[in-house]
Amino acid sequence: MAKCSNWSLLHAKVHRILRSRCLLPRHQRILVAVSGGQDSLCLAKLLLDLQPKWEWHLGIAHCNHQWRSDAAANATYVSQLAQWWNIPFYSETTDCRLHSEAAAREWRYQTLSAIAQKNNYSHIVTGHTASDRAETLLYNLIRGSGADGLQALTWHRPLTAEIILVRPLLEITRVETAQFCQEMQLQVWEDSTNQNLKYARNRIRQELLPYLYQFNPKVEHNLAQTAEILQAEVEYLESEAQQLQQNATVTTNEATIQLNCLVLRTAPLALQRRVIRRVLQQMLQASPSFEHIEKVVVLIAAPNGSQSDPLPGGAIAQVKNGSLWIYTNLAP
Ligand SMILES: Nc1ncnc2c1ncn2[C@@H]1O[C@H](COP(=O)(O)OP(=O)(O)OP(=O)(O)O)[C@@H](O)[C@H]1O
Repeated sequence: MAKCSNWSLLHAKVHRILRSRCLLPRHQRILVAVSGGQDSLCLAKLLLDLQPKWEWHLGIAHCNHQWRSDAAANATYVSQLAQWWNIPFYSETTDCRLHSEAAAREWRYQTLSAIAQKNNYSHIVTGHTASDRAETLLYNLIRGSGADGLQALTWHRPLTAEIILVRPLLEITRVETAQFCQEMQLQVWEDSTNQNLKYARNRIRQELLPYLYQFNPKVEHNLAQTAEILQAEVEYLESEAQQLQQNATVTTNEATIQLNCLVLRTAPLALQRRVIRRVLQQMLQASPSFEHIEKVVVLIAAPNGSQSDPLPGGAIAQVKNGSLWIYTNLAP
């Protein structure tokens, strides 16, 4: 493999990942989301160094959540880096108070998408790492998630019809990004909120993972690998569930669905649950709980005349003439 002489092992590793996974095609316009922390700085510098090989058009975007007293200085620091690297820079500052991490994240992705759309970027990249993946898996496991939540951070997902979010560092750990920034003499902007133990994420990072490390020093790597394995399994199960749903659907409209119980009964429980979850999600326009799904799944094998307790929004599931019917409150 021909490469520039100043490439490190990490450059080679990320180059290999980008190539084997076809994450960021040549000549694309790529917007790098840079907070100023070690992961996104590492990402921006890696892409900058790989840029001559891939001929991308890079831009840097920073979102100012106005959460910390040093937020404006942080934004200025990122803009100076972009200027130093001769890359177009975009930044936005929120004009309303963001009360939670979830609200901040939502605003950030909306803002990044708007910047990308306006400036014709096809891809947005973030510095999520294998360490983030391990933490997200633990966080979702504790909150009570199925395999879908445990796959924790995918390599890519569409943000809009034209813009794809890509996470090229999912096989790189936080230790590696810190080491890289040090080697490249990149000054990292420390986020003081990362130390605040009132956030569950920070406690997982600073207390739970170091504790688990005593059981297995490879815990972070193993959890990230589990997420990777689950990702492929979830993809497979979802495509099977989609097929089963199609085969089982007799009639459907926005208020009612009729599913053939005989067809559903031939499928394994894992697929029955997925089909019912998909149907309830579509009909109720909300995520059904495990209990709601189970209430409907038991009806697949139940005799004619059986009926569920009311589901969210007053919806009802019922068995009639060998079919499972689900009615929303829109049904006549
Ligand atoms: N203020 C910001 N401006 C631009 N990009 C940001 C900002 N904050 C985070 N990012 C991007 O998001 C990545 C992940 O950051 P962080 O782990 O803090 O976010 P998060 O809230 O956990 O996000 P997610 O829910 O998407 O995992 C960073 O590596 C960076 O690419």
